[in-house]
Amino acid sequence: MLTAERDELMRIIRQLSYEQREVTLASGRKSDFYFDGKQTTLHPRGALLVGKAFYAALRQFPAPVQGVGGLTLGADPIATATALVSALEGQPLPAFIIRKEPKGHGTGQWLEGRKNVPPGSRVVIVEDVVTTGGSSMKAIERAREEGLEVLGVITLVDRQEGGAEFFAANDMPFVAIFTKAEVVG
Ligand SMILES: O=P(O)(O)OC[C@H]1O[C@H](OP(=O)(O)OP(=O)(O)O)[C@H](O)[C@@H]1O
Ligand SMILES: O=C(O)c1cc(=O)[nH]c(=O)[nH]1
Repeated sequence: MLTAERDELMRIIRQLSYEQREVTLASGRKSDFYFDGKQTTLHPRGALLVGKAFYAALRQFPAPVQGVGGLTLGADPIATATALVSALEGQPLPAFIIRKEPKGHGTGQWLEGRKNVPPGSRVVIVEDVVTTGGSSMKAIERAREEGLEVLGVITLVDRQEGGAEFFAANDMPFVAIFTKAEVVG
């Protein structure tokens, strides 16, 4: 990914995703700011640049990487964008989605895109935002229960609130495309 593209992606995150307001986070913590990752990952240029950034970051994991996915909903557009860029680059890599609960009818499954990532596939978990790392760990555990080998986690933004330390303590390789400090200081 070019430096100019990385800079453009950072500007999109700053302009569209960063909000200063009182919020309750997934972990139950309170915060006075929030990254609405989907504002960036669903933006046309944002989606393309996210796909390029995550595809490039996959090089930091030992080959072969055979799939990319994560916990719905934040991971969905990221996994799709990464798969699309991988196809454009001639190295096609399937995306998958992990549900927060199993589908209540039909297939009843936890993992969507199953046929493209059979048991034994080596996969990377993607996230839009990591705070504590708890949501990513849920995805990791479910992926393992589905027979996947998890190589690590990539997030678009690391809020630098304990997630990196949590992954280190769990021997889980972790890559942040941006830290909160890089985006907003
Ligand atoms: O590192 P953590 O402390 O777990 O927090 C980060 C998680 O919170 C957000 O998801 P959210 O639960 O808001 O769900 P959504 O993607 O369905 O909107 C975000 O997409 C991460 O998955
Ligand atoms: O911790 C969270 O739940 C969280 C923080 C944030 O900035 N953005 C988000 O989508 N989730």
